[in-house]
Amino acid sequence: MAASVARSQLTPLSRQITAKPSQSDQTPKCIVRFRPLNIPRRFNVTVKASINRNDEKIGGNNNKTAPALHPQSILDDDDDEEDAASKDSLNSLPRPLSSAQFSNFVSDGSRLRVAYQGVRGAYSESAAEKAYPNCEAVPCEQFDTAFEAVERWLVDRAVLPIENSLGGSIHRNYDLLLRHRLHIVGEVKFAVRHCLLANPGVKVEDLKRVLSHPQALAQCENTLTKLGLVREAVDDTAGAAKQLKDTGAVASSSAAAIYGLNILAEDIQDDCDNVTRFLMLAREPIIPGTDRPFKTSIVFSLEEGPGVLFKALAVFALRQINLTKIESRPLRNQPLRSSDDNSGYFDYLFYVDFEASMADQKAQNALRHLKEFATFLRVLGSYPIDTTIVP
Ligand SMILES: O=C(O)C(=O)C[C@]1(C(=O)O)C=C[C@@H](O)C=C1
Repeated sequence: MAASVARSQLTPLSRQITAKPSQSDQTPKCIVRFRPLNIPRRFNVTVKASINRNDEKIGGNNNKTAPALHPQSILDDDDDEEDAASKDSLNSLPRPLSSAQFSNFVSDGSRLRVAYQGVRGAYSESAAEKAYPNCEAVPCEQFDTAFEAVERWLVDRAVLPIENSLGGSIHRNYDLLLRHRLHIVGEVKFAVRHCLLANPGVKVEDLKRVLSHPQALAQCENTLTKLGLVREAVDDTAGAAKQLKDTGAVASSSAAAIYGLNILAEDIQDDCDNVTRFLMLAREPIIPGTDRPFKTSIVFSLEEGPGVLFKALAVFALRQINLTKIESRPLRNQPLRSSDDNSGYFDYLFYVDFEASMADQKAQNALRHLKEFATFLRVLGSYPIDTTIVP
């Protein structure tokens, strides 16, 4: 059955579809074989500089889909021939998946495939590897692409940022959680340490503009203001590093190593406690437990009226359930609800995370209570709390 669903969703060039139990899921998985392979499986990448900080992690991790970087492949700055070779190697890095390429995507299915947004060296890639060690991290152009890739069985999971301790919520992903039918099966917290990167030979004083993901730019507001740099937003931090010319980029030290850039300044985020929380998303929910601390994420909407939100939140307070996050987003398909006096008001969705498992009776009671007056309620997932933060 799963095979026929996928068959109708995919338009392969040549296809052979079989349903077999996946290693990761107990549900059947489609193995689809296509003609062109646009995500190369092994690479030899050469880099020019600044590899020292990450040699071990990048060079030593042969589990990556993307290139293994070898310290001995560091090139001499002035060698043009080697420069060209370096560029060729960078061209062979996996290109992020776009929806248009879905029909060409191929994987041998031997490892758990985890979609993330961005290109190699993005923080999201590291978060995916923290969430699923030894996974095959699959770069995707946009957040939507990652959601779709899971829904279409092209990957097994997605790991996407949802909030950052300095920059706040990643609203796009809140909206996509509702639009798609994926389940939150876990979370990972990742300490984000930004560097200011530039091409070899470029000094801080030479820089006028700096590129990065809007969240990353927001997280480094103070430093960038002090340096008087004009900010330019791009899709992801590593993407900024990859396309650098005469600008600077705010990105990770891994991105510096991958794209042969110099690190001009380290730890430029406004606060050393800069943590991004990522959600682990899957097609199926996990069975909530009570063996360890769990968190549950829900989304609901309410009738208009005095004190309705207060009443909604009271269902948790009454049962001593701690809330860890509340976010409101406009209800997009009916943003304005007209009232009798024609004044009209905005309609909102409320996203709430609370510290309890859905296996816990008091969480079930709280939601039963909330349902009595919520106009809409969906449980997005009940999953173990990540109590570790890795740099
Ligand atoms: O651009 C990246 O490297 C990302 O992984 C994206 C992202 C985000 O969307 O918040 C993730 C972590 C950091 O907070 C900055 C950017």
